[in-house]
This record gives sequence, C-alpha cells and structure tokens, in this order.
Amino acid sequence: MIGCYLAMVYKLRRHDKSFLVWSVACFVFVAGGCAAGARAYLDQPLLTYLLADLLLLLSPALVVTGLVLFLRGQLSARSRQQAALLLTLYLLPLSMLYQVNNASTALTSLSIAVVFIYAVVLLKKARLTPGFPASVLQLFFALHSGLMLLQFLLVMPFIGEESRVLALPSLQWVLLGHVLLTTSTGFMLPLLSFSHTENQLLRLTELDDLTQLLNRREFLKRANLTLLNSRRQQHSVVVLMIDLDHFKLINDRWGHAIGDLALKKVADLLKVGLRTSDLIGRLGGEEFAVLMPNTSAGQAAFIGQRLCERIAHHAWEIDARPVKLTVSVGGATCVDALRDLTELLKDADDALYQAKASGRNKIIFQSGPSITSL
Ligand SMILES: Nc1nc2c(ncn2[C@@H]2O[C@H](COP(=O)(O)OP(=O)(O)OP(=O)(O)O)[C@@H](O)[C@H]2O)c(=O)[nH]1
Repeated sequence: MIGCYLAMVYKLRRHDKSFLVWSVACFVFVAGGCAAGARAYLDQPLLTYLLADLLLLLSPALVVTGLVLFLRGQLSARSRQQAALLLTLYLLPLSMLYQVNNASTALTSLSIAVVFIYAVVLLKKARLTPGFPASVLQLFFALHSGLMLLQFLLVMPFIGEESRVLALPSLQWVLLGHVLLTTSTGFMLPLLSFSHTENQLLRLTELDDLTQLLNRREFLKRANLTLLNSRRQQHSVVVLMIDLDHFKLINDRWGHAIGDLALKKVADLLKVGLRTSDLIGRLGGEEFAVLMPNTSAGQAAFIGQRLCERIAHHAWEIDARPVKLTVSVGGATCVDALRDLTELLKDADDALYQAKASGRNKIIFQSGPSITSL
C-alpha cells in the first residue's frame, strides 16, 4: 500500500525520481519478506535465503538512493560520491555471501542498521528547512537502525544452527516494529518533500531572487509590523535608503552581468554589522532599504557612514574587472515610532535625494543631526 501511495506521489510530484525509487523499495521489501517467510514451507534455499536476503538488503539501499536523489541539491558532490560508494560496498560482500545457517540474516541486519544510520547522517548534512519533517525522519531511521541492531544481536547466538531463527517470538516483535517503522517512514517522505517545496516557494515570494534580501513587498510588510511593535514599546526606529551611485555607468561599461554581481556584493556588504532584528530589503533596481528598530539617529548615522566607507573602500574586483562603487544613503528616524512607514520612507528618500544632489557617497539624515560627507 505504501509502495502504491509513493507511486502516486511520484506522479503528483511531476515524476520526481526519488519517489519512484522509494516506491520500488517498498515492493522489493514486500517481495523479500515473502521470500524469507516462505522458509517455513519451502526447501528452496536459493529462493528463501539468497534471493530473500538480497531483496531485503536492496530495499534499504533503494531508500537511501531515493534520499540521495531527493537531497541532491543540498548535498555536495563529495557527499553524493560517498553515498554511492557506501551503497556499493554495502551490497557487494552480501551478494557474495550465501549461508543457510542464519549468518546471512545476522549480517543483513547489521548492514541495514549501518545504512539507516547513514540516512540519519545524510539528512543532517542536508540541513533542510523546515527542520521538522527531517528530524522526525531522522528519528525513524535511527529507531530502525536500533531495531536492526537488536535483530542482529538476537540472531547472533543462532549462527551456525539450521533452526529457523525468524520464527523466534522475540524476532516476530522485531519484525512487527520493522513493518511499523517502514510504514511511518513511507508516510513521512512525501511530507518532507512537500514542506521543503512549500518553504522554497515561500522564500521565492519573500526574497529578491538576485540578492536574497527581502523583496519590496516583504520588506514593507515586515517593516510595518516592526514599526507597530516599536510604537507599542515606545522605541525609536530608523530607516536608511541606500542607492548605488552612477550605477548605470557600471552597467554601460562592464555589462549587466557584472552589474548584477555588483548588486549582490553590495547586498552582502549591507548585511555586515547589522543586527538580526534589522530588516534589509531591495526595494527595486539599485535601491536598498534598512529598517533598524530600537536605534537612535546618532547610532544610525554612524552605521550609515560606516556603510558608505565600507563600500567606497572595498577592494572591488568583479570577474577580474576593477569596478569602482559608492553609495548614497538617506536616513530618517522617528522617536516612539509615531509616524507611519510611508512617511518615514518618504523622509529617507528625500534625504537620499539630498545626498545625491550634494555630491553622492555620503549619508544625510532628514530630521537629523548629521550631514556627513566622506
Ligand atoms: N545589472 C543590473 N542593473 C540594474 C538592475 N536594476 C536596475 N538596474 C540599472 O540601474 C541603473 C539605474 O540608473 P539610474 O536610475 O540612472 O541611476 P544611477 O546611474 O545609479 O545614477 P544615480 O542614482 O543618480 O547615482 C539603470 O541602468 C538600470 O538598468 C539589476 O537588477 N541589475
């Protein structure tokens, strides 16, 4: 059933191969379980031991292969190579081992325990957001690994014996746990994928594609909320409008692609020295805005000036081209946050206009104390 469910998700997810692999893993697991179960009735060791063990081993390997496919965007090429190597090493020795005396069951259990722990490591490396479904999956894989280790320990004393070890009552409980965990994992995998995609879509709607700063809409939305909070707490708020100077010349001289890289670099430099509570957005083109709650005009003037200096003195070299860049900054502040955002942005914009008109590469505060030239 879980296999069919994952096959349906495969269709829904526009043929995401990881779901096909996970679906096949379920069918392979069922086939292996049936073949192993037939040990009680059939004296066909090739089918009930060799084939059963191979199928039961293949199933977790397919689960991890699906995971590697699913996480390929998050994993480094090295991690993907490591995964391929581990899965090959995992299948090779076991495919050579053929024992009717429970040794293969013990070794199969141990190997599956290792592979499931590796799944936990892969999920940790990928650092998916949101972390919730990934953490639950990690827990399932860890429990499953523990269960396989328990199975290994239970089978160990019977190695060399011809008895049908899988019929032991304790192993029946282990097998039940195995089925339950496989089912839970099967249900969790689509959730992992859906929540990850939803998060990516949310980021696309909130962030500016080029700079990964907040886009205009999200900046304004969050800035309004911050302003409301600051008003409640009677904190002052500062807005800085930042505009690149003569950016058109950079595009004209070096081309749009270099212009884009310059915008990205400026975005990175903007983030330096700001607090996590500060909002940074790209309002459009080559214009950025920063909103700093609980900040005085004096502090903001200092931050703005430092920003101008950092950008002007940065050793600009983009794609081996000596690009020279400066920014102009307009600031506006409101004590107790009594003005609304539109007014605040307009004041900052007016100050920015003055900074441009009076020579650029400087910060000017609208209400403010400082006209700072560099
Ligand atoms: N490369 C690149 N250029 C952009 C982007 N958005 C806007 N621009 C360019 O930014 C330039 C803005 O030019 P202007 O508004 O004349 O401003 P400026 O040249 O910076 O001059 P001042 O603002 O007066 O200092 C235009 O050439 C736009 O094409 C972008 O996403 N990427």
